[in-house]
Amino acid sequence: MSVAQLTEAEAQAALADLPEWAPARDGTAIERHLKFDDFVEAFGFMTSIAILAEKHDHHPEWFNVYNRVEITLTTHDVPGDGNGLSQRDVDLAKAIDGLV
Ligand SMILES: C[C@H](O)[C@H](O)[C@H]1CNC2=NC(N)=NC(=O)C2=N1
Repeated sequence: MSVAQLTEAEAQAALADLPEWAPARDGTAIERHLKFDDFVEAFGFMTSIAILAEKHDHHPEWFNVYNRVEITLTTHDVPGDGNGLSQRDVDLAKAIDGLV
């Protein structure tokens, strides 16, 4: 099912409320980079996100090396061919922030 893409103004307002997140991919995504003490901490965090993602029915793109986790949130269910930023990304970002 298709999900509304945020307008540029909505995206800016949402980002102002998410200081740990930066716009990415021409405004169609947001990303946050985190560093942990070690791999176990990083992977534990990713496991918690996996549970959140299932609850939200919204899933991150991410990159992990040892203690580093880079998360990209974007929505592929927006109208049209590409990806875009939606309220689902904002909600998942806030939920992820709540874990740290
Ligand atoms: C069918 C299911 O609801 C959708 O495919 C969900 C699943 N997880 C998702 N995750 C992300 N990042 N974007 C989506 O559009 C999306 N859609």
